[in-house]
Amino acid sequence: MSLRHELERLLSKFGQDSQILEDSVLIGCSEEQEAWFALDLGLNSSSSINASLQKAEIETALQGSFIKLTKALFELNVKDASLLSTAQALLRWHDAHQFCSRSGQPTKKNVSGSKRVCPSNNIIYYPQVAPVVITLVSDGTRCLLVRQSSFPKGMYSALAGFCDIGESLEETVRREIAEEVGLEVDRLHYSASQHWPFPNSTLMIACHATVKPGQTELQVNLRELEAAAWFSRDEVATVLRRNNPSNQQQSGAVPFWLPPKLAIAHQLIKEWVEKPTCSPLPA
Ligand SMILES: NC(=O)c1ccc[n+]([C@@H]2O[C@H](COP(=O)([O-])OP(=O)(O)OC[C@H]3O[C@@H](n4cnc5c(N)ncnc54)[C@H](O)[C@@H]3O)[C@@H](O)[C@H]2O)c1
Ligand SMILES: [Mg+2]
Repeated sequence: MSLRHELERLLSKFGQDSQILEDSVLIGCSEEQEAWFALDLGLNSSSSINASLQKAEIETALQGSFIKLTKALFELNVKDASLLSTAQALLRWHDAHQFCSRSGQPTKKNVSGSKRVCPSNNIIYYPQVAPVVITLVSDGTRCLLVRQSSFPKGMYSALAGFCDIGESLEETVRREIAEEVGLEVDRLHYSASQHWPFPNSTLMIACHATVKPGQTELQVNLRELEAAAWFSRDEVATVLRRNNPSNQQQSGAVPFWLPPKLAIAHQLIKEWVEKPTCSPLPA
C-alpha cells in the first residue's frame, strides 16, 4: 500500500476527509530524496471541524503520544527538532494567512506550501521570519546572563531582542543591550544563527559582545527583565556540566540553570566557556 493510501485509510478511520492532505506543506526531504510533508490535524482548534479527531484514538492507532512542542523540541535530535520547528512555524503561518489583507478574499496555498496567492489580485504572500539578535555580553572574565519572568524557574539566558524596522543587526544589539541592562557595547562579533518557532517564526542571530573597560555596572530594565547578573567562567562551566534543573535541585549547590543544548543560547554560552573569543579587558 502506498503511503498516500495508508494516510487516507487512517484519516477515514478517524472520520476525516482525505482532502485535508491538500493542506500539507513541504518541510524537507530525506537523503534518498523522499519528500517530507507536515499536516495540521487541527486537534487544538475547538472551532475546527477537525477537532473531532480524538487524540487518544490517534495515539492508539499510531502507537505514539502527543506531547507539548516545547518539550518535544528539546527531546529530539537536532535534525528532527529542526524539521518539527519548520513544520510548526510554516503550518501556523498558513493558518494565520487565510485571507488577503488587500482584498479580504481567501488566499490559496501552492502545492508545496512555500507561498499563498490571492486569486482576485495575484498578490503573493510568502512566509515571514522576524530577525532576533541574541547576545552574550562579556567583560572579559565574566558573562552577563538574564531572566525574563516568562522563563522556566531558575533559567538564565543570553540577552535577546527583535530587530526594529530600519536597523542593522549591530544597531539592534547595541540598542537592546543599552535598553535592557544599560551597558555600552565595545566589540561585537557574529557566532551562528538558528530558526526558532516561538513566539512566531524568528531567525535567532547569535553574537558575542564585550563592554567597555570598567563600564560593567548594570541598570536592569525591570519592565523587560526579572533579573540580570554577571557570572564567572567557573560558575557557568559548572552549570553547563550538569545542566538539568532537577539534578540541581537535588544537589542544592547551583542557583541557576541554562537553556538546553538545542537552544542557540546554550551554544553561545558553551562557546564562551570553552574558547574565550575576547581577551580579558583591563578594569
Ligand atoms: N533559541 C534561544 O536560545 C532563545 C533564547 C532567548 C530568547 N529566544 C527568543 O527570542 C525572542 C526575542 O527575545 P525577547 O522576548 O527578549 O525580545 P525583546 O527584548 O525584543 O522583547 C519582546 C517584545 O518586543 C516586542 N516585539 C517587537 N517586534 C516583535 C515581533 N516581530 N514579534 C513579537 N514581539 C515583538 C513585543 O512587545 C515583545 O513583547 C523570544 O521570543 C524568545 O523566544 C530564543
Ligand atoms: Mg529582550
